[in-house]
Amino acid sequence: MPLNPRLVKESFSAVEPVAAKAAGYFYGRLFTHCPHLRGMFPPGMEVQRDRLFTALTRVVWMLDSPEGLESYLAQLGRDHRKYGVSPDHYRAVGSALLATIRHFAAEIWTDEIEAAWTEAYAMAAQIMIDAAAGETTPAWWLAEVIDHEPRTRDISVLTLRPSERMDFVPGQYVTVQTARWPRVWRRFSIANAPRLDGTLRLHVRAVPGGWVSTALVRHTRIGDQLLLGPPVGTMTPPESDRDLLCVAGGTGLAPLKAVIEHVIASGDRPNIHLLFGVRRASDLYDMPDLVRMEAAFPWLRVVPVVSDDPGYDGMRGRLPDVVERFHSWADHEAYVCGPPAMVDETVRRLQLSGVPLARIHRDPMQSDPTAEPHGEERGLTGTARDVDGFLAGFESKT
Ligand SMILES: NC(=O)C1=CN([C@@H]2O[C@H](COP(=O)(O)OP(=O)(O)OC[C@H]3O[C@@H](n4cnc5c(N)ncnc54)[C@H](O)[C@@H]3O)[C@@H](O)[C@H]2O)C=CC1
Repeated sequence: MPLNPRLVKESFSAVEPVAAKAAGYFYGRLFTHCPHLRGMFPPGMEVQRDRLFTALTRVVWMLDSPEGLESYLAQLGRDHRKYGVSPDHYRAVGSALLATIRHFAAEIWTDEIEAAWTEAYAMAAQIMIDAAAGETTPAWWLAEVIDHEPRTRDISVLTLRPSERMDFVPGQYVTVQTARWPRVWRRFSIANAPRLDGTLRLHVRAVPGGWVSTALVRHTRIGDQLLLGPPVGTMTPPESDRDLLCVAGGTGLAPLKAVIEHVIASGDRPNIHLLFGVRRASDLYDMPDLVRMEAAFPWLRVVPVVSDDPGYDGMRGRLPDVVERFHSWADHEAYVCGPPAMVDETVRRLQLSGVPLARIHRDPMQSDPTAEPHGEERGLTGTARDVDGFLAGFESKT
């Protein structure tokens, strides 16, 4: 039977306004019918529930554009290998999903809608299963912490040695799981270009309430093992030889440093401006290394920018304002990474000042809530709801 995106979208619009309830219903149903699957999910389900619905919404609205949908689902399928997902699990999820949509769209439900959802889910699941089966790289890597440098009270730079070779492109990120928080994955960018010894560096800020970031900064020691998911991300080095503007907010510096290292190693000689913005001078956690890079590569200019420290004796201001008043960047290739609001505003200002969007590189995954959170953003983590209470709530309603 052919796909019927219209029926899927129409019925889904009855569920969207009650997305949070529907996600709770879905997981309640899944775990009641298949309790063994609970162990594959993190203890707190808040972030997970948001991600489920955002992913579902994205898939539903992409049903009309098969190419984009296919690459999105294939990436999702490859990434899900690290959770230990098997084809059987897709059946359980499909039946919980159908039950959920049927429950919340009951007033308009018909046999045709049921058939349209069944068809659409089967197609999506098959793309994910095939992509996972066709992938030859490991589903995850074990990595030993070989260095752990506290740089500020909250920020540490970790150096990891994966047990097997991990190929990546500068600017990509990995997901990280610590022994302290099984099944909780968070994204961190790789802060270096590929090295001969295969080691990776991560820049981690311990965010209040951030499980993984706090574990990495405060409770991880040299010799500890971490799990890493496959490297992903599309904010990769430029293909042109234009001059570069890199705008880094806080630990958003990590992937930009990898891109800059790559450009330097390539032997090209573009002028590179790196504006490294932090709130307080004491947050300038990577200056010695950046100054060393600047000294070794005369085409690189590093400009620390401090936003909330009136006593700071250098460039002060908010990054988007400083970017705008500094220079004309119209001929540059621009890279922007950091807190999402800072990235959005900087990208908007750059566009207004004449840099075409095609030459502005940001990581689209950073604003994609279907992916694991990037680092752990201020205000994003919160406390996770206890899953037993959540399941009890579900059972009392059914
Ligand atoms: N650790 C990593 O590997 C990566 C982290 N990130 C993201 O980078 C961010 C880094 O956060 P922090 O180090 O805590 O940075 P922060 O909150 O200390 O801010 C860094 C800079 O961004 C500016 N800024 C913050 N909010 C702004 C806003 N709304 N408008 C304009 N400017 C703003 C600040 O003034 C400062 O100059 C997080 O959102 C994280 O998810 C992104 C990629 C990689």
